[in-house]
Amino acid sequence: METSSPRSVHLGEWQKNYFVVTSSTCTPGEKADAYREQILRIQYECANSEISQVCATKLFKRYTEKYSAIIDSDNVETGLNNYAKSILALAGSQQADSDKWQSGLSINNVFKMSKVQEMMQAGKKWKESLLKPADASVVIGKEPTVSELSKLNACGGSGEGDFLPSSVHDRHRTQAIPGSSLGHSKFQSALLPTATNTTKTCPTSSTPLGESATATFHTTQLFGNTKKETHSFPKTNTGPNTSLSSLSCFPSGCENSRERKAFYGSGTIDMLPDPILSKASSKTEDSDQREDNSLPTFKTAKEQLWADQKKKCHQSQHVSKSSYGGVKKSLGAGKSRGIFGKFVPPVSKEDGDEQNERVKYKPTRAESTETAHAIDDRLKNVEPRMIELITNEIMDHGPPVHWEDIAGVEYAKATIKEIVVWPMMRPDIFTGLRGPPKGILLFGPPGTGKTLIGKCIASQSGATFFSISASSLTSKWVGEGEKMVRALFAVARCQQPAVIFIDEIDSLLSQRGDGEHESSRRIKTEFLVQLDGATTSSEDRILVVGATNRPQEIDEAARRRLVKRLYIPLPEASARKQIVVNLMSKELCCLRDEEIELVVQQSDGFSGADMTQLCREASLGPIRSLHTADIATISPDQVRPIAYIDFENAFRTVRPSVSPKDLELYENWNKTFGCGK
Ligand SMILES: Nc1ncnc2c1ncn2[C@@H]1O[C@H](COP(=O)(O)OP(=O)(O)OP(=O)(O)O)[C@@H](O)[C@H]1O
Ligand SMILES: [Mg+2]
Repeated sequence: METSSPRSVHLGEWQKNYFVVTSSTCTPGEKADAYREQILRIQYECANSEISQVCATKLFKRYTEKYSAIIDSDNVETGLNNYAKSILALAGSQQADSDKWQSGLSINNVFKMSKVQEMMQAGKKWKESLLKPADASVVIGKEPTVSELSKLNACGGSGEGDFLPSSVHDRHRTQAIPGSSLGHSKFQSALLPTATNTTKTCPTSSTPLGESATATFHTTQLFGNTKKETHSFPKTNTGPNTSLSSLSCFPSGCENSRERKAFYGSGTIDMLPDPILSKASSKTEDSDQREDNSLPTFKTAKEQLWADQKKKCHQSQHVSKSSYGGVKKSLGAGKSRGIFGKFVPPVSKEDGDEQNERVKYKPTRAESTETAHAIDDRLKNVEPRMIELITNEIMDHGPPVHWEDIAGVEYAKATIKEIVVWPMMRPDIFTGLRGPPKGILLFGPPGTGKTLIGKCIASQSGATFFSISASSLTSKWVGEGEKMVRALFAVARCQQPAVIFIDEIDSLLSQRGDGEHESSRRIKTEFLVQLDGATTSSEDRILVVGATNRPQEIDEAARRRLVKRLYIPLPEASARKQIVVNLMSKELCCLRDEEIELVVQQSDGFSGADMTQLCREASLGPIRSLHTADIATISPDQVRPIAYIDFENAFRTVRPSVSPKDLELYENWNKTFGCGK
């Protein structure tokens, strides 16, 4: 018996597909199927590292264009009209479709559509409680096949309101037909069984008026009682465009080729449906048994891969919501890019008010394309896993911080604005000698706002922001820290302008000693090499910002590269006052001005963090003054305001965390190496 390696099987499939797409006897539908298969295969092979990312990107682009050309063509001979016809034939003959069509239109091959995703979510939720129908083509809670979607879309798409009588329209809505504008929850509620037999009429498109065809959908009640619904859809000639939009694999709104290409390029395509689910849904014909989902199901490697990828996509989407300013700056233009998404310069987003508020440098279109091509090369030696790690764990997350949130440190703030913000805004002015320094060191006692400044740079600079704690490089990715450093700089280079913020940089760049561990020595060396590259290259717009409260431990080679060393001292009286006023303005407080002054005087030597702790402690005063029994019943507005007495009490427990001796060390180091006035 002949056996073949997986690679030769793939090759065979490529060849077969190539024959299909070049053959003159193939229908456009078959060609489109073949292109789509190729696209999926590219994605799969790249995910399996069988082909390089560069190669995958090229192939992907090529096949996407070819696929789009078929979808877009108005020509009956070469365009998608055949698709429409076949879909209608499908609708007419229910299950009498060809094998080709079934494979081409299986949910496996659907690119991400929001409605499909919604259906899948709903399907997932209900899957476990479903009975498999004997001869159902659409099962409640089961994921519909694409042919079903298309049928349904054809009658329930964006144009449904145009030709449905309102009663039918409403009833139709309650069936949560995909493609309608219903949300997920509505869909779910529609899944609840009813005892009625309804016959629904819905127009299909691209057929002459007056003709009618009937598409039958059988639905199954959740707990055993089978319900059968027949939807009879009178056809309406809505023209080829309608059919295209309703039948295409793209989200509504992506009607033209440019939008479709943008859709592909956006990385949305990476979020393919789960073949495991689609497999489950394809089994519906032969069993009446309830699926026992409590048993572990066998998954092939491919299925597992899809499942993992899908999970990751969801995770990164979730992360994006919490990123600074509500904008996720990821490797792929603000959304989970996946391995196929194009790289997009970090500040090129065109919309979003919040984003517009941020100072940003917008590369030209030519620059973008240039970057996209250059990126592939620069990342070709970087493991995709590392890129993903960097995207998920190192890129910025967290609420936005504004300059006003940082009390005091006016000199440091002004310098940072000059070094970071303006050059990002006007790279054309900050050239030559005016070119910004590429390395900054923020040093000072603990709790003075160094990390806060880093977060502020993240949200205000408009650059792609990578934030990493040096200790995580040495401990979290044991043995991989060195690779991680290299990958971090490579990704940053692709995402220029970029800021790499390294908190606790002393633990990464401490002076080399005899007892030093080999791996941390290698990380440090790699970091210095990368830092050197980033700081000496005039083209790279990467700024490295390090923060430390132990500046004296930093290796002199690293110190030299971090040219702008800014002292972040303990807050002065005015800054301490600002912190108290800021924090108290958010609480119910009855401090008079002179009392605030007293608090400020008494807190001499406190760091910003100490001040915050003092305010926290004081804010608990009103609660502590309550009787224990009252705490369970008292309403929030009955709690008295924070008063000066609470601060007096707080001073008894909160003490300055920085000793005068330590302070002297910082002052001395600042005098020797600092760049402040
Ligand atoms: N200048 C400041 N203005 C307002 N709040 C401050 C300031 N400095 C510190 N804080 C408060 O103290 C908290 C801790 O500050 P941050 O983590 O930035 O200190 P740090 O300098 O990075 O300390 P470490 O050296 O220990 O890492 C902040 O979250 C903030 O609440
Ligand atoms: Mg810190």
